[in-house]
Parts: sequence; C-alpha cells; structure tokens
Amino acid sequence: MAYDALVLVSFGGPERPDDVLPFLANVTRGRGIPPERLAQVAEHYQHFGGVSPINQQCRDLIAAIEADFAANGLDLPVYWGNRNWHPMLADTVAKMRDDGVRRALAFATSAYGGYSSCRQYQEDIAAARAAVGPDAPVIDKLRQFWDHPGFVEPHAEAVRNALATLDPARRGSTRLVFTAHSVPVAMAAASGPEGGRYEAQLRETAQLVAEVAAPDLPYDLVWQSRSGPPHVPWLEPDVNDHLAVLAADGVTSVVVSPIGFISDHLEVVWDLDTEAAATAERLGLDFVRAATPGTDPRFVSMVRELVTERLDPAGTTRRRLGTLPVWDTCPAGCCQPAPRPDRLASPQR
Ligand SMILES: CC1=C(CCC(=O)O)c2cc3nc(cc4[nH]c(cc5[nH]c(cc1n2)c(C)c5CCC(=O)O)c(CCC(=O)O)c4C)C(CCC(=O)O)=C3C
Ligand SMILES: [Fe+2]
Repeated sequence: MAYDALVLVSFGGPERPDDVLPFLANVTRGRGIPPERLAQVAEHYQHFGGVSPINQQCRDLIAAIEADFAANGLDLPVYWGNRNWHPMLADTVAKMRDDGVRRALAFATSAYGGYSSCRQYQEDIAAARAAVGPDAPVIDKLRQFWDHPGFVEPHAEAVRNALATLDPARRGSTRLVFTAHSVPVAMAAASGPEGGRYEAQLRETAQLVAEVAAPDLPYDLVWQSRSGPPHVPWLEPDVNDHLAVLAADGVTSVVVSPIGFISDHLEVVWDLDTEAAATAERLGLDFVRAATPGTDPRFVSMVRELVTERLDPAGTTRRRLGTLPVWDTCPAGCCQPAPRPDRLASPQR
C-alpha cells in the first residue's frame, strides 16, 4: 500500500457561542467580506446556539468510514483536520507526523472543482505541511467526486423521498430546484483548466440526479449563500429570487436539493430550511428540502472506492456517471480565485 493514512479535510465550524467570531475571522481573513455581512452570519450561528452541525457530521462520517474500511479489509487510519476551526489541519498533520505517517490521501468534503471547493483545500494542505516542516507527510487529495454514483444516488433517492411528501395531484406544477454555494463570477470563470468547471460539474450532477429521481419534472440549478461586497458579481439567481419567479409562473410545489453539499451543515439548515422555506411560505409554495448524503452507506463506500481507484494505476475500477473530464492530480494553475491575467483574452467556457 503506497499510503498509510486517510485524512478528511473539511471546512470546520463553531461548537459554542464564543467560537463564532474567531471562526468567522479565520474564514474571512483577507477576503474583503463586509462587516454587516459578518454580523448577519454570526447571528445565523447564534440562532443555533453558536453550534454549527458540521463538526459532528464529520465525526459521524469518519466513524462510518472507519467501520466501512474495517469491514472491507482496508487497513488505513483516518485522521481529521479542518480549514477554519478545531481540529485545525496543521495540528492534525503534526499528529500524523508524530504517529509515523509518511504518505496520506486527503478526502475533502466538497465534490466539485473551483477555488473554494478544491484549490483552497490544496492550499490549506500545503500550508499545514509547511507549518509542520520537512518531515510532514506527503498528502495527495482525492479526486473531485461530483459524478460518482455514491454521491449522485443518495441525492437522487433523497429527491424521490422529498417528492413523495408532496401532493401528487400537484405533480404537474412541481419543480426540482438544485442549489449550490454561489461564488464570485470571476472565481467561477477561473475554475478548472479551461474555466467554468464548477458550474459545468454542478449542471452535470443536477442532470444525473434529475434523470434518476424524476425524469418527468423540469429542474433548475440556482445559487445560495452569497457573500462578499454587493458590488462584486456572484453567480445568480439566488434561490429566494428564483422561488418568486417560479411562483409567478404557476409552479405550486418545489423540492429543493442542495447538490452543492454533502451534509446538512449551516448553509443548509439556515439558508434553505430557515430562509428559503420562509420565502416559499410567503409565496404560498409547497416546499420540501431533500436530504444530503450525510452518512448514507453508498456515500461512505464511495470514500473507500476513491482510495482504491487511486491505488489502481490502470484506472479500471473508477466508477463514474458523467462525461466531463476527470483527473487525480489537478493541473498547475487550475482553479485560481480569479482568471489569470494572461488568460483574460482567451475564451472561457
Ligand atoms: C464553494 C463554497 C462552498 C462549498 C464547498 C465546500 O463545502 O467547501 C462553501 C462551503 C461552506 N461555507 C461555509 C461557511 C462560510 N462560507 C463563507 C464565505 C464564502 N464561502 C464561499 C464559497 C463556498 N463555501 C465563498 C467564495 C465565500 C466568500 C469568502 C471566501 O472567498 O472565502 C463564510 C463567511 C461569511 C459569509 O457567508 O459571508 C462562512 C461562514 C461552510 C460551513 C457551514 C457550517 O458552519 O456549518 C461551508 C461547508
Ligand atoms: Fe462558504
């Protein structure tokens, strides 16, 4: 075995009220988020007692991965480190070094390409290794998994289950609404080797989920959780504005499926279950939010499959449903925060 550990790398979230502001400071350092926006977001966290569900969701996922590894004879210890809150990745990498880990694979809890979703995790891994020093383990990030059946199938089943709770007499006026985290337009344009990859992968996932879950229903991909200063354009439409357009078009019922995420963290339980649900109520729309993969056994097994496919140099064990290009190691310069000046003149797709 070329690797001696797996490390799950996630966003991190506060676990008590006093954590909220220092956590937000870590997330937004150097990113120009207006103080008004930060105050609002702090309130969202305080609404849930200052506790984001994301860390417990990581603990649950790791316990499930460990059980799955053990049941399938994969002898690989699983570590956990976050980008923005404890356990911080640099502390985890130091512990891995102390435990004698030389080479590890990283599972980042984001399925897509793009700066925030992929490159930034790699930068955080590099920064954590640099902080630990020359004897830090080598850490290779596993591939983007937007089209893996272990990710697509739980989302599709969740959409089907959500649809089953709506009035069947209204199916003809029901819409699937897929959501993902908005990002600055410039960041979206710079994602992937030739641009536009974040949005293209999300469109592919939406199509794969919709065709399994409800091929008879129309669907849209829209955006949530916009941040940043108002003068910077981010991907639109926002899910709340989109619900208003749908209601005006005669749609009566919506299933909102957060395909941009793997678990029901704060962006889901606040931005969708609280805010978007209130928007739907105001508009008189029947609203149901589809579940995220969480610890679905297919999703848990996917993590093991990503490890084993990486160990198979011929790539014959790779399971995927999509047709967009896939790779193990991101090309240099891929997924920058904004288009590189030398590429501004070239066409983006
Ligand atoms: C693409 C993407 C994902 C999906 C990929 C992935 O999952 O990694 C994601 C996930 C998440 N985003 C999260 C939280 C936050 N994101 C923020 C700010 C931002 N997100 C961005 C993008 C993304 N974010 C961007 C471009 C910014 C602007 C600042 C910057 O350029 O970095 C802020 C600052 C305040 C604000 O919202 O303005 C917070 C608090 C949480 C934790 C939830 C919890 O605690 O349960 C999670 C999982
Ligand atoms: Fe975010």
